[in-house]
Amino acid sequence: MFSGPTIPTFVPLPSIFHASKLSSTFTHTVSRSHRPAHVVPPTRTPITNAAPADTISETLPRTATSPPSQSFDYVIIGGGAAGCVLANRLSANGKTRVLLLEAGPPDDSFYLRVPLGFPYLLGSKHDWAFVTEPEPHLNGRRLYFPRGKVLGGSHAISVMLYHRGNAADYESWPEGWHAEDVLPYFKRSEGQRAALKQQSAAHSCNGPLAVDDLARVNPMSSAFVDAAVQCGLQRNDDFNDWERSQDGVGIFQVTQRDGNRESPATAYLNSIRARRNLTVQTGVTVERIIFEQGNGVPRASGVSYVKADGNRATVKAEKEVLLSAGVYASPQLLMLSGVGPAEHLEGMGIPIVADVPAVGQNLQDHAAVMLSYESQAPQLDKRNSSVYYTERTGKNIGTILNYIFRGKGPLTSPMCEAGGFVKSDGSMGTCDLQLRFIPFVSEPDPYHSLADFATAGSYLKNESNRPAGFTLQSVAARPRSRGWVSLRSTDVRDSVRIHGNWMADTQDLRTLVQGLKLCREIACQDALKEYRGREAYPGKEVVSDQALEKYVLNTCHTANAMVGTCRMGRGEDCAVDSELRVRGVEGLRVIDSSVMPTLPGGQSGAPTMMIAEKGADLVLQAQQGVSEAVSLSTGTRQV
Ligand SMILES: Cc1cc2nc3c(=O)[nH]c(=O)nc-3n(C[C@H](O)[C@H](O)[C@H](O)COP(=O)(O)OP(=O)(O)OC[C@H]3O[C@@H](n4cnc5c(N)ncnc54)[C@H](O)[C@@H]3O)c2cc1C
Repeated sequence: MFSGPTIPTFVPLPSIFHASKLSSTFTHTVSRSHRPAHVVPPTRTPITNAAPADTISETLPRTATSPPSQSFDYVIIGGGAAGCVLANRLSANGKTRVLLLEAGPPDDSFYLRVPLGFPYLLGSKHDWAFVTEPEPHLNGRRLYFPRGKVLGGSHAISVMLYHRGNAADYESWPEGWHAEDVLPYFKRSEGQRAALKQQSAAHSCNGPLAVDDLARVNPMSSAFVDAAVQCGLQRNDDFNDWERSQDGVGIFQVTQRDGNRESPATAYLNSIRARRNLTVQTGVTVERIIFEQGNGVPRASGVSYVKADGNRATVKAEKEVLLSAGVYASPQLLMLSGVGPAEHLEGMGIPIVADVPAVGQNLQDHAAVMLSYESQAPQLDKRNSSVYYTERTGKNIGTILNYIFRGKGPLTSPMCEAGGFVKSDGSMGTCDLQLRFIPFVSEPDPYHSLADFATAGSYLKNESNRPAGFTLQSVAARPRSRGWVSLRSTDVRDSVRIHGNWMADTQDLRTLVQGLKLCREIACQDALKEYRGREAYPGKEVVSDQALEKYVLNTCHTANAMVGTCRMGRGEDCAVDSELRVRGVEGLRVIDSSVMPTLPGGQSGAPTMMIAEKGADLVLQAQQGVSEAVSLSTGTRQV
């Protein structure tokens, strides 16, 4: 982070796409396995970038925690999608003292900028690389769940698709979070750069988050859209306009600025480096929220964290602690601090601060499954494959210069460029299926192979074996299965136990089977004929519902939209109220993707930033009066 220009630093050509740049392992523990050498960028007062958490010693000394050396008005835990938004909005008056604590390093890697660098981030030092417990409905498979460990969070390693879901998604959310309430916050965040969409009332060009059309569309992605239309689906050129149906297929918009990845850190932090009242500290792992006994109700008064040298420190929050550590670490930190299901905490020997049974429950994610075709001349015909550009043209000087100086060309591709939303059954009210088109042949479970790639360097690097072709991915866009997380130990470095519980609701399985059938129909249309050879996965012999179900259970993987583990709303099944305040305590809110009661149909990054935009207003309104809230229409502070 704070590495300066948006255009990435030039990297010696041969090393740009070299898999050996990755760290060597993929593990479910927090920091023990990633210990890359890390360069701490120059700092500017008052922003301090400590050495990375990755360097926390394996034998972390259990030093006594010193009394709080510093105090701030707000302490934000986690510099991800939500944390970056909060840091910006809460420090906007130049006076309120805000501290942002992030476990990962600054976002200064080239791979974080170049969109086609995405696969190189998986399994790298920027990925927590979580693994689930054996999944009971998936033949005991353990799934790999990537999550960002870097300033900008998971969105800094994302596929960059810009989705809001549709208006109906928010009707089941609590009062104050319905479509008409949240749309202004989506727009406050959005800096729309595509001329046509700038003219639409659904969009705004004033927000910090750059959203744009793709700088280049792969001809195969366009052919997919044509094929889907030939199959009877309608064309949709704006999935985020709630005045229209979400149904249909088209080219996705992305969070990019001039062909570079736009992350929450580049969008919300780069422009406010000069603010002296904001301190951003990377490489520090928060391990506890500290509570004081207030008027009979425990009050969050600060946090304890582990520094790179293994020593602990505490910091005081005069007004509130804001927990934005994401879908796994937010419930983990609540539980480690004594807020969670009493029985579970007692079992772990953790003193109970508040019995909140909902903490860790309600985990949701987009399950996905692949249908792949090799091209007719698999080894020769690599004209349009992303793999081709990554393997060959990605090392080509012309392509690299085109990207660096013009923000154009294949290196700007997020890999998944086109797709759509479909009802797998006409009787459904909203689309249960998201389609995605990927211009190369993917393995059935790419996340399994990407993890292999991270450890063995065997994926995109392997140019001789990977044939050209294309893949259609079906995603359960509004999944019904619910999982949960629980503590593995009382050490923050041990990730939570993740029970995805995928396919617990058989409707999700039906959706994905229908998705495979529809994808096959689309793939067989004339528009894709030029590119279509043999069906590589699941294979043309896999036809019956039973065989397709088996394929889904054996190969489904994440589409990276985990949410819900600190559900907001009323009642026992919610961890925070509709103002995002944690039940049973004071001075503590959760503001991130974990508060979503249900997963909007589409990716979860933009909804998370919307939540943080609104969350910032809730914080300011509660503590400083409405006049301090940021104007919805302009994004500027009213005084
Ligand atoms: C591979 C991948 C692809 C994705 N693709 C898309 C996409 O195309 N479009 C889209 O909209 N969304 C996408 N997403 C999802 C999106 O990025 C997330 O929904 C969003 O980032 C969630 O925001 P968050 O603030 O809740 O958590 P995060 O962004 O994950 O941020 C949490 C932060 O907290 C830090 N942290 C954790 N524990 C601690 C601790 N103890 N102390 C200090 N800091 C801590 C983490 O390092 C992290 O930086 C993708 C995600 C992934 C992983």
